[in-house]
Amino acid sequence: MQNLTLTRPDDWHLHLRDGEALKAVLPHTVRQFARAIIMPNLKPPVRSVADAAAYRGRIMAAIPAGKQFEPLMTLYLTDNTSPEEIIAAKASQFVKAVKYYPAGATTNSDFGVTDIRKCDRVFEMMEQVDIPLLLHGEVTDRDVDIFDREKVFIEKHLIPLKERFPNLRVVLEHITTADAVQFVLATNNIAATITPQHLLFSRNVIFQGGIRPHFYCLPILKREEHRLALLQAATSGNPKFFLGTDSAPHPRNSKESSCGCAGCYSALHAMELYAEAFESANSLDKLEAFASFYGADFYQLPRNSEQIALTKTTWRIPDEVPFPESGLVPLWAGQEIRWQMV
Ligand SMILES: NC(=O)N[C@@H](CC(=O)O)C(=O)O
Ligand SMILES: [Zn+2]
Ligand SMILES: [Zn+2]
Repeated sequence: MQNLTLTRPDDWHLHLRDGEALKAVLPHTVRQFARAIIMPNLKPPVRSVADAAAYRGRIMAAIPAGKQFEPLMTLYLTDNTSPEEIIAAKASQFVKAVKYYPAGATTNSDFGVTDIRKCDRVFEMMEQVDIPLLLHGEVTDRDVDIFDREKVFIEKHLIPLKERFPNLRVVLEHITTADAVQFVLATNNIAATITPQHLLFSRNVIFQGGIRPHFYCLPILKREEHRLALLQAATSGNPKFFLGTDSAPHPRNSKESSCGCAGCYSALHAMELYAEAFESANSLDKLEAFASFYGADFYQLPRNSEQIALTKTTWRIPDEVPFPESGLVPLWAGQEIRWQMV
């Protein structure tokens, strides 16, 4: 196969940041995707419908002239989010989901929830008005091994949450383990996003010949057996698994540091990376539904009607793209890959 034509995809998990950073990265997403679920972990986070409206306005203003893109906004859940804010979110039309970060789990999560049960009144309202809950599904206990934090989150928090709110629609974001795949398959009203890095790499890549901070993201890459389980899930044609890049730009100097930030930048070449992963599993025929159908169906939005095309041409991922402070290193910088956006 030399050419691949797909319905224009959407990115169901994306960090755009703000200000000059937003202006630097948004064109990369817009080139490929029609819509994206925009993560609310700004400093300070997007906590109210008013915050989301203002942030949405800044994103719209940064869309390159003549291009179409729809940012789908989310609210950042805190210990103080009120059920009334959920009603307002549903009524807004542009807020599509609410995002849960355990306090301290990841980049800009200091405002996150300290105990998930504190939010039960909010979850009850979310279940009632039917607005999805998006989870950064990791525990933050320092005594839990970093490679087990997703599995322990599922056992300790997610299973009880689904028992309390069986009709709450949940997306377990950026899943990284066979345990998460199993749980999603076995449970009603839950779906999962999968990133390109978790389909392409196991944790070995972080330590190949030295420490490689541009492969460090959260949840951290896992063993090869987990990567294979994710690749199997993504290419299975099951609508519970869909595309979410978790593209998370950080300037080079805050990644290449004695305490480097978590996050991989994939918005530059997301579809090309996913094509590489799907081709490795002989499943390019499954890419369109994963990238363009199942997420829209889960969010109860129409599928896109335009198309994009990829062509089989080897090209080299650039070492860096422009970004405020110190440039931005894309995921797998310097590597040759086989598919290119037309
Ligand atoms: N994935 C990451 O490693 N980082 C994300 C936060 C997140 O999605 O957890 C970021 O905002 O930088
Ligand atoms: Zn996360
Ligand atoms: Zn993320």
